[in-house]
Amino acid sequence: MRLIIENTPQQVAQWAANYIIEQIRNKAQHTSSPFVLGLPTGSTPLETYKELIRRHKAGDVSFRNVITFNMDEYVGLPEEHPESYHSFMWNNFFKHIDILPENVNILNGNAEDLVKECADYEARIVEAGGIDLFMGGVGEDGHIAFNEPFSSLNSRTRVKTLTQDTIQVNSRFFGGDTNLVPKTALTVGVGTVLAAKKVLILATGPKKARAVRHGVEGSYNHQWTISALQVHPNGILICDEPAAGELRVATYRYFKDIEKENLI
Ligand SMILES: N[C@@H]1[C@@H](O)[C@H](O)[C@@H](COP(=O)(O)O)O[C@@H]1O
Repeated sequence: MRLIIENTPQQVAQWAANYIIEQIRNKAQHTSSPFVLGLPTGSTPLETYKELIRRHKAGDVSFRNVITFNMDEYVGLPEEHPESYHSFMWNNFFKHIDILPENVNILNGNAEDLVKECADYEARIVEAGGIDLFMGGVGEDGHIAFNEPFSSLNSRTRVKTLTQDTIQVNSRFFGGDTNLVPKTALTVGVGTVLAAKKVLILATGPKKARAVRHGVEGSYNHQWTISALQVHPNGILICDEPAAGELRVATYRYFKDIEKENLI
């Protein structure tokens, strides 16, 4: 695993946006097949989306040949609800870039048959040629997508019951009222994320320090699903200084040193 430690969330966003743009460009040099990009919601990736929008407007990147798959969506929240992940993605990213609407894939948390919706989503990923790069965030309890603690590290897209901790943390988007937060979600599995050719997880702020510590120094363990990144051949965790704050000094120095020359 690579661990990149930047000073600020803005630098994390710049690095992540650069990396994504490089990956899109590299693939375009070799093939006309679309680039398949996995995407998260949450406050952490917002800066990266802003940076990608800025770079798109500056003419540095086009998303016309990009297919996206989002990580997750609440069950039962209308798509047009301001806190649905559909709304989040369109408001914060898609409507500002040149992506084709038919190339956007987001799980339908209102599907009549949720099990079928999840199976179809996995099939659509395969049909698209697999995910080239999955970007993700991490929850305070170490979850990636909505793979709560003790999710199978081989899990695939499915319905997941949210933990009380996650409901509490996410209630900030629902006026602080935990009763308004959906209790279940559809989410890609840990196995779905690991099946991507490359994985990039972003973590910023002191509240993520424990998850980063477990992800980097802890054992490969279903309690901290972020630790699954350890077995991915192309896994990158990028964080800011506060999120690196619980790492051992030796670990911190090791990654700072080894990444010194690595610009991308
Ligand atoms: N399902 C999402 C995750 O994909 C996200 O990584 C996490 C952290 O969000 P934030 O970046 O707002 O801390 O929140 C939610 O639980």
